[in-house]
Amino acid sequence: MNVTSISFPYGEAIQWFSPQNSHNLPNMPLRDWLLDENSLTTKLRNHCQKFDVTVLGEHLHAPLEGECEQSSTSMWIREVLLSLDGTPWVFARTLIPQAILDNPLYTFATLGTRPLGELLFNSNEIRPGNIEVAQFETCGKLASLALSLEQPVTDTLWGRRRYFELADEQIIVSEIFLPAAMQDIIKHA
Ligand SMILES: C=C(O[C@@H]1C=C(C(=O)O)C=C[C@H]1O)C(=O)O
Repeated sequence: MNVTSISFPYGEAIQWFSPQNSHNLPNMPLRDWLLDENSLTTKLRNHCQKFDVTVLGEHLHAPLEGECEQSSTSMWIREVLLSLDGTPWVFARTLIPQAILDNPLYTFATLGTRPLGELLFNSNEIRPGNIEVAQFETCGKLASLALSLEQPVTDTLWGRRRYFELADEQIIVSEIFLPAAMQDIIKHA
């Protein structure tokens, strides 16, 4: 996989909505992938022989406009690709407040290629919040990233976003299903 971290961060501003208020959710099984309350890592692992995390970049960075309430302060931005049997399926972008990063009880800053979900879903202190979804067109950095993965974006993409509460801080995790994932999920509908 020929991916460069020169363009990090790849994330784009996305308009998320609550699935409860939406009548235009996709059909199953894509809807199940979007709304599964459990760890996406676990679901992906169960869908392949070999699961990999490729870190595109991790750095203190200002969030995107409107991405979170503290958009003026830097947060730890982690962007990864989650691959199934060598094929990138998910682009994930996570925002971690500095206060959590500095907490010696957690190793978010040194995760490397360990999936974030192994931390988020294995701590009684971390509470997963509600899931939001988005269907969007991209012609920006995300589209360029997909093209560099030999997955040209020819249709809208679907993604989900979730807040994870820790003490009085929030970790924001967004996951975008890349074209290869969409094709496979829809093929097996
Ligand atoms: C939040 C989870 O962790 C996954 C792994 C991520 C990572 O390693 O950066 C980011 C988002 C998720 O797809 C999960 O497994 O649900």
